[in-house]
Amino acid sequence: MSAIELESIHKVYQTGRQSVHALRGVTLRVEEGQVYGIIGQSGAGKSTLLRCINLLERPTEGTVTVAGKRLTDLPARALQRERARIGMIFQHFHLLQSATVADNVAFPLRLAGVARRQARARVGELLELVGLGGYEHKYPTQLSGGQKQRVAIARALANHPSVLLCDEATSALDPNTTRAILDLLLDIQRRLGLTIVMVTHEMAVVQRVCDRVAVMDHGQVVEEGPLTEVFVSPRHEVTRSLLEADDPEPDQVRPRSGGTVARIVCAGAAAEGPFLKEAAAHTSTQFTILHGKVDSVKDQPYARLTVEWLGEPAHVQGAFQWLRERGCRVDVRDEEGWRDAR
Ligand SMILES: Nc1ncnc2c1ncn2[C@@H]1O[C@H](COP(=O)(O)OP(=O)(O)OP(=O)(O)O)[C@@H](O)[C@H]1O
Repeated sequence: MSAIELESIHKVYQTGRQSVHALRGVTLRVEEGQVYGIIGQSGAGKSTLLRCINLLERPTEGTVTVAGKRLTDLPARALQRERARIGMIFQHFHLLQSATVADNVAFPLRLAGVARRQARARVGELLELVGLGGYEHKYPTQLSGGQKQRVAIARALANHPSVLLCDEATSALDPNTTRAILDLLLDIQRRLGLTIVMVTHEMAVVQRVCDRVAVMDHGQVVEEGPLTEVFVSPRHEVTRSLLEADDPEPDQVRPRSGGTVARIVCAGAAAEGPFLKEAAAHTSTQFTILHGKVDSVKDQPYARLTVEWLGEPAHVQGAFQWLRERGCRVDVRDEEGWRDAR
């Protein structure tokens, strides 16, 4: 049983005489314990899709099943009960400004009818979990953005959800705080066995934490797959441009010695060790790195490098072939842009 199953979801917003077809037949499965990313340009329908998972937005058509329960078929009371098992956090935290940290976290517990003393103990536990032990009596205005999001996370986890939905949860935070919040989410996910679905427009966020990713464009999922696959071999133009935007190539990246400019992308075992050097040594060629980065996708090494490759044309092709056989993607740049060089 998948944690979340969305089947042929359509959403049409009606505003006056105008209608916006925000989702156009989205079918998606998220497995239990996965961190699942939904990415896409602004207006692609990401937030709408996320809000359809807990029926904050009701789909115009299609079915939503969470933890085996078909939410779109449930009557209001039963739906409310199931919704309490789906936590959600937002870009701007949505905390009650006039309530203390403890009261903010206790809010969903009160709604669920949890006794006061039990709620107090649970709030203490949750604040410890998010690293805010001792902050019970502070007010949101006394907290930094990262601390506010920690309070929102504690509140979202209050009723032991099996699913946590994150809507641009780090978009209002600086890069260091973003990393800290993402690490906290990963830690919580591993400890509690949560399923997390996160919407973001930042590739760096997806890259750090997601296992799988769906790319949206104009209300449809245009690409879906394991993170490393999507990062190494993006199939759709939108995915390619999101990756490009995340790591723009400076204009001055030009061949300096008349060689072939190639982009080499790989992840996992293919990205370990001195693989460029080995490719060159095996083919009696040479290379210069013009631009790029070596880091990781989730826990896997990842490299995306623009190089200039030098040598006899047949030998250069041999080097690219050697890299492909190792599992790298190799694109060559000519006047028209990047193309698969095979
Ligand atoms: N409540 C609403 N009423 C009318 N139209 C809406 C509503 N919410 C979203 N839309 C429209 O639906 C489309 C998808 O919006 P959505 O917010 O889901 O996209 P998104 O990918 O999350 O974009 P962003 O990253 O900018 O938030 C857009 O055209 C948007 O204007």
